[in-house]
Amino acid sequence: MTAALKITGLTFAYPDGRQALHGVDLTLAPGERVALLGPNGAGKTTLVLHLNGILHGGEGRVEIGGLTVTPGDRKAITEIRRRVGVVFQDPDDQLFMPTVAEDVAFGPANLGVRGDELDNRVTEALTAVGMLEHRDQIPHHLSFGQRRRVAVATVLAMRPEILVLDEPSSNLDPASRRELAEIIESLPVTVLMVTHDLPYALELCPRSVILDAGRIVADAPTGELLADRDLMAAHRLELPFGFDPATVRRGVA
Ligand SMILES: Nc1ncnc2c1ncn2[C@@H]1O[C@H](COP(=O)(O)OP(=O)(O)OP(=O)(O)O)[C@@H](O)[C@H]1O
Repeated sequence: MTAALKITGLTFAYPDGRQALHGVDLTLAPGERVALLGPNGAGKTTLVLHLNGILHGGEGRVEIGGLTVTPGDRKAITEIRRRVGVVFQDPDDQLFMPTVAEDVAFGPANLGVRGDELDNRVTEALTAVGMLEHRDQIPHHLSFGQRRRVAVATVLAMRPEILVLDEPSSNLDPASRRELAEIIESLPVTVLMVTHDLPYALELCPRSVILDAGRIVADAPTGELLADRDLMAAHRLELPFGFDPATVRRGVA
């Protein structure tokens, strides 16, 4: 089976010489949900920005569904950006049109989707995130949690194969956090979730990877990783006070 994502030997230094990734290997099977954990400055964002070719120029290779991310090849990059949907931490980075529906239509319209097909995509994506009734509203009049859902919809409308979520639970109240978890679980896509919210990783991602100082230092079932206190402490990962991964059932965290 072709991997949804295959990263091989990815090494990258910023122009100022800071080495952010050192030979990262990571493979995700189609439909897997994997959490990318790690302390501040570990290289998580740097890794994510390689998945759709925003950052490049180092060594190694990134393949999405068997297609290599080749920054110089416009056609390949357009297809890669259709396949990889990145939801950034701040929804306001992704919402800039006068209405919710126009924001969601923006990406597919750019790919040449028109008419009924475009309307269907907008309806489908807004329904998936429970925001259809807000389609004619001004995005900036929505709450933060609603804006995050719309940001997810803008990416879903592209019908991505991989959804990359950067800190999806940040700034959400408990109900919005749970509702977003239900939405993510219901999506038939491969998910890579960057998060510092370890209970959320446990709830949503059967597998987690720890990145530290640009290297993958652990890759295992999330429950096992979170229960390994020495490993967690070594990589500055702290569970909330009183949280015991061994006693938490999925969906109850
Ligand atoms: N534009 C840049 N120029 C130079 N160095 C950078 C740049 N962006 C990030 N870095 C450095 O690269 C390393 C990895 O940073 P990155 O943002 O990928 O980490 P992160 O794991 O996403 O951290 P956080 O959890 O704080 O978001 C850090 O040492 C950071 O200082």
